[in-house]
Amino acid sequence: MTSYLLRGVSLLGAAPTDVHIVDGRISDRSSDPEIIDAAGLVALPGLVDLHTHLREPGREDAETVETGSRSAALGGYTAVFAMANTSPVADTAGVVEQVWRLGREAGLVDVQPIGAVTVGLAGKQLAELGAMASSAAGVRIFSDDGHCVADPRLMRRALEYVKAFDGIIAQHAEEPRLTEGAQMHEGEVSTRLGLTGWPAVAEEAIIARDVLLAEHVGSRLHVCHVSTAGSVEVLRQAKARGVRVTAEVTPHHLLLTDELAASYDPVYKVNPPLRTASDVQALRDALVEGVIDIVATDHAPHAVEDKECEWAYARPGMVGLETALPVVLSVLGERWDLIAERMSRTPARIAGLTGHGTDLSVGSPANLTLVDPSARRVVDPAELASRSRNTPYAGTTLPGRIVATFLRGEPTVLDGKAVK
Ligand SMILES: NC(=O)N[C@@H](CC(=O)O)C(=O)O
Ligand SMILES: [Zn+2]
Ligand SMILES: [Zn+2]
Repeated sequence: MTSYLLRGVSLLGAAPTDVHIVDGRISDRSSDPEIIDAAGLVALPGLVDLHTHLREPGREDAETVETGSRSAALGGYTAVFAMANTSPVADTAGVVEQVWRLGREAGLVDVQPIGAVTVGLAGKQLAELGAMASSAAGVRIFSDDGHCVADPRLMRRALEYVKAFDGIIAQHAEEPRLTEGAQMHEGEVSTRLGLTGWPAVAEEAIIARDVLLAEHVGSRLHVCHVSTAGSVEVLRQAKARGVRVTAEVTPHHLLLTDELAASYDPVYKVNPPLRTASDVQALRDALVEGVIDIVATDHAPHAVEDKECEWAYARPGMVGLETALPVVLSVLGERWDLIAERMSRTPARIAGLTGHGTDLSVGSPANLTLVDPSARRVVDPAELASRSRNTPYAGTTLPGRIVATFLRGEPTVLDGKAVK
């Protein structure tokens, strides 16, 4: 294995120092290393994404495990959790092992499959959670993301089932009866545009129900893509009572608002929908405070024909892996320790993922990323490594450039380019 010397790197914004990487770990010395000029660069622990859609198997035209892994590495990630809404659905040991193996073969980030809660995401019958947990993929997080586990009895049983192995149910909180036909956030803008609304209460009602179920069962709940100020209040109260609940917010819900729907450009169509400016402010405050634990991308690549069509027919979702850190930097500023906490350490801890989200101290696994905070870049969809182009930031200038990423001491990105 090649050794590396990161010369003049700043660990989480601290004074410049030299960091050595030897045999996959951070070291205080090395012999004959490859020297990387890291002056002006900030080192963060490799980012961990608890919510990624990789689309393989089934929609390899939109993304594959390999292209999604490359996109992740370029975004500074060293581990991603792949959602189960593939085709076939990741609801058996066979499918989660396939995704896990494809991730290993790509070798760009650690790909950890999330298992479906219900067979075929149909919300009728529990999937083989135990078989997925004991498979080679070692699944600990289960989610029907894309769909809500709406049946409270099934949700309760799922929470009970995963408690045995300290698993987590990650809920896509959307009361389906309240969002029938919904196209965007229900509010002033939807009224003006004449589009059917997705009311905030459809999310908040499910979160309120699920924190009560998790409390009753004593089990772990994770709330996907929290998008409203009301959801933050429900979470705040549940956490104050000691409920074992964690929550994520996406970069786009931290930056964008429902006003963008006025363009009728489906690139802004996403679930849950973009909300109002006051929701955005509440989400930012909750993230700083810790009521929302982490940032997760909900990277949702879609083929051109599923996005470049009429708003009503477009699939919801945005790509996000390559812009997540720049967006968070623009929202939080250079609060490196907070960024490391919300994008690396806490997601790794929630998932029980060892070797990621660790301190950048001697002896730690060399999973890290180097960022140039002074760079500003205009997002060009054509330059994305993702197979899909549905970024809402085309033409937007964002701060920060991911210069290098290391996975267990081997570079996956150097000079801002993927190494394979
Ligand atoms: N976020 C989205 O709008 N879409 C996701 C599903 C989801 O995260 O709910 C997708 O799979 O495309
Ligand atoms: Zn979802
Ligand atoms: Zn999702």
